[in-house]
Amino acid sequence: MRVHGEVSDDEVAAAAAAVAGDQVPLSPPPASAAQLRLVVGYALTKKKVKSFLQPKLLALARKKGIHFISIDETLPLSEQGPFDIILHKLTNKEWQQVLEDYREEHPEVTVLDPPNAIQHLHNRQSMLQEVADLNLSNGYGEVCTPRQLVIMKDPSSIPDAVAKAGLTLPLVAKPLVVDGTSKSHELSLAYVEASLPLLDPPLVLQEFVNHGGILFKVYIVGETIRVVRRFSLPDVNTYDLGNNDGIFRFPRVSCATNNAEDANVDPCIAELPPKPLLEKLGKELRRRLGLRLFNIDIIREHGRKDRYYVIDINYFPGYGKMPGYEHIFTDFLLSLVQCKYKRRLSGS
Ligand SMILES: O=P(O)(O)O[C@H]1[C@H](O)[C@@H](OP(=O)(O)O)[C@H](OP(=O)(O)O)[C@@H](OP(=O)(O)O)[C@H]1O
Ligand SMILES: Nc1ncnc2c1ncn2[C@@H]1O[C@H](COP(=O)(O)OP(=O)(O)O)[C@@H](O)[C@H]1O
Ligand SMILES: [Mg+2]
Ligand SMILES: [Mg+2]
Repeated sequence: MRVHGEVSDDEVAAAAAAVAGDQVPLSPPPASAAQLRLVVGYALTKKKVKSFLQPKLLALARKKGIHFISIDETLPLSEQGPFDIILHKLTNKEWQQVLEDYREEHPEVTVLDPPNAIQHLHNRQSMLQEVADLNLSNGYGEVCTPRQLVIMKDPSSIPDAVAKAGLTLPLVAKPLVVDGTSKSHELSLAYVEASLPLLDPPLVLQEFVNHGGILFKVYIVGETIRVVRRFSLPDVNTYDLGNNDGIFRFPRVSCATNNAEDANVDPCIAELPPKPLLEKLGKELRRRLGLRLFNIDIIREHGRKDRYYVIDINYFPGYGKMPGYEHIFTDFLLSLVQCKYKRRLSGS
């Protein structure tokens, strides 16, 4: 962090060192946002830059002294910046290695988030493991994951594998790996056993859970949580099961254009999950996954007021569609600097 304005050179050096981790005496942090300059380097896809770095975010950030700078992946990271924070969502292996090396060389820079932690979310089996291990159940409800099975190859073996695992149809088939391509979001629904060999491994087969056609997108930004409603797949009934013998392929059903915030839906279905339950879930997953920027797709079993299923977790999701994201995000970035400063003061 570099500081300018009406502060002395000594204060500048001490505040900068406090964030950079240098061993010099500390002065108080910069008194006002006008004196602060926080440099955030970003390495994001073009699509993400467009959806995330909206003018309203950039304008508010600038007012608060936060500057976003594009990282050039073709140049060494150490020759760019210097950065206080790096935001990134690129999936290639080379980039992950570059960042890991950079983290070792520059522990003073906050990398959001560590590539090895993000890696857990690139596989639809490992992404839900922490939720399953958590066994969250309290007075506000129960959070589980749908029963699921991984199929690596040989589609003809699927009916047997499904029977052995005791999974109940219909099943949602999801590509095992989530790598940012649209193919990894091509999901399908299989209603009958005979259709299973038509699927294309490697995939995860997950029991479909009736949930009244509404999904909750729970956004996590550090300690802040926001929830929005999106439309989802409708419930499957016994008639559907007897009258669909193929594979029903479906596109991104719960994308931003399927906003259900103001929809006229049965209040029992639309009611948001209890805040304390989401707070506990968010806090535990933040710790267990080692991530600060992600979202959780949750559905509530239709007819079971307090049973929730986590079906998907996404790293650095579409924050641009989260109401008030510019305030939440800028406050979060500033809080990271405050945390570092406090840690230096307390010597921990
Ligand atoms: O896997 P699901 O549950 O679909 O979550 C997706 C991904 O996070 C997308 O990001 P990415 O493409 O980087 O994976 C994001 O798009 P953006 O790139 O627009 O942020 C979508 O935002 P919505 O369009 O708000 O749903 C979000 O819903
Ligand atoms: N187990 C399930 N039961 C019911 N609906 C599901 C289930 N899994 C996924 N869906 C539906 O499919 C959509 C996409 O699935 P998801 O796992 O979130 O994949 P993606 O990463 O492509 O968003 C969800 O938003 C939801 O509408
Ligand atoms: Mg999803
Ligand atoms: Mg996803």
